[in-house]
Amino acid sequence: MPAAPTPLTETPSTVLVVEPHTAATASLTTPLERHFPLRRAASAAAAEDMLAAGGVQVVVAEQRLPDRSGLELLAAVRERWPDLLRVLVTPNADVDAVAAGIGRAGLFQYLPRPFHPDNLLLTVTNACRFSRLRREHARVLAQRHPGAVHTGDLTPDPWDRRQRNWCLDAVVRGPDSPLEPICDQLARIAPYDIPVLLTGESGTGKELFARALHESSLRALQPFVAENCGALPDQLLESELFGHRKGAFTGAIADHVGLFEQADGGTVFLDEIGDVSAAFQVKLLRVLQEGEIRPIGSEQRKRVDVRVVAATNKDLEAAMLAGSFRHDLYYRLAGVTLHLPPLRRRPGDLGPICERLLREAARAFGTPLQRLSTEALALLNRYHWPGNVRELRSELQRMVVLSDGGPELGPQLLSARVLARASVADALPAGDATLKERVEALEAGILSETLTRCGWNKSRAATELGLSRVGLRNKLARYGLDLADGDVAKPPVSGDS
Ligand SMILES: Nc1ncnc2c1ncn2[C@@H]1O[C@H](COP(=O)(O)OP(=O)(O)OP(=O)(O)O)[C@@H](O)[C@H]1O
Repeated sequence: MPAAPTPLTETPSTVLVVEPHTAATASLTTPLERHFPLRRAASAAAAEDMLAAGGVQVVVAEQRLPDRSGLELLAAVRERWPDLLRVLVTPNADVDAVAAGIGRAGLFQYLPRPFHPDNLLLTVTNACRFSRLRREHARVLAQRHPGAVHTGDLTPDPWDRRQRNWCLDAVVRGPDSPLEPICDQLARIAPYDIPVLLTGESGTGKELFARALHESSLRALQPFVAENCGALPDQLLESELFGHRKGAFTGAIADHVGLFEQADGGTVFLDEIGDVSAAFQVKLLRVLQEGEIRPIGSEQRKRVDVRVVAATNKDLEAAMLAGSFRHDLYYRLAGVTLHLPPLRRRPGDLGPICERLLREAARAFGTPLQRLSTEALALLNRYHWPGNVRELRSELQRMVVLSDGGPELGPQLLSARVLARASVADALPAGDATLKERVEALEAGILSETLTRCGWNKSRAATELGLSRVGLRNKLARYGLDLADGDVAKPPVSGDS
């Protein structure tokens, strides 16, 4: 039997106990009345009247009530007052019947009789704690994003699909996107201080997800700091993360506060974690195990309270097997692992992401908002996006700055790299394509590839291909690859915001 919990000492939650006057079994109020402000109702109707008056945070109901079942009452409570936490007490004989309706009532917990009084106290104490945590979470989010309507809920309730976490709006995705279940999972784990490992190719949005996780958590008002661990030699990385004292090494001309200390109370995002040396893995493991840092050159340890989110585009499990990544560190970092699929595996996301990126580009360049033509979008869809969304942003920025400012961005603005690959993709065995279609696709691929190699100099390309200039131009027009005469593909606009 669990030890009786320490009841909350902060502003206590008010608990409504709903049980018939004639309850033959031990009253639910006895274990609770010394610890919580209680209200009592003897029927479902009386309970609803009392809840309408407000001031209650937790409802504990008996299943057998004179006018309705406890489960029906709690389902109705969920509809009218979704924020209240609901606990149902059932006679053991009713458990099977009740189980089917638990989802509808969105219960925090149900307790079959007989139970130990401490179990009831523990359940209600946890419900009150949860209620307070949820109010605190809503307050933090409202402070962080004034004006936004937050309908998120921390209740781990797999039946409730109506809740939406708007911190994830930054993650653009199409309907039925493979990112959707990942967003669901992220919203669920955000309030708990479990370490998260994000995996996926470069540019798939690992840092974006790490920020959304931070924003959705109770740490949202505290700092989020990010470090690219693969970019620095060990000593510099150690100093960046844990700090150093003046004189600790050549060049340490002043004390430096490390990112773990700067992020105290918040989140540290360790990018490219798969690239850190074996020696640094040991140092990081110690910090994570002990929850303390020791700046280089200091004798003193400092306790820090951070949530660690790590990311990698490497296969860490393979690295563990190969002995290049420590098992114990991996398990410290990968409390929950979220894998972000590459953009080429999410064709439904491409259109919505392009729209968002074009809006961003119009804002950044002060140009009118433009959209992609159907053909341009189709060609973008055929490209394999090794650099994922980062590369897509660069491609679209390039199209915007090369365009004449008209409302539509056509395929002639696509970079040679995208066009070449998109056409070659057509040439790949396509299941039910006819021989003629596949030969044409191959021809388009060869044209693109030659033009790319010749820097889109059509005279040179025509000579190389043994075609006249007119013949080449006709073929390009046929495949939608025609740029204006003499046009030479410019290098892509690089960079990322
Ligand atoms: N689903 C998305 N919706 C909107 N923007 C996105 C999405 N995915 C990625 N991005 C944008 O693409 C860029 C690259 O994303 P991010 O830096 O998060 O990727 P990453 O996986 O951390 O990359 P790396 O491994 O190279 O560090 C960012 O500007 C990010 O905002």
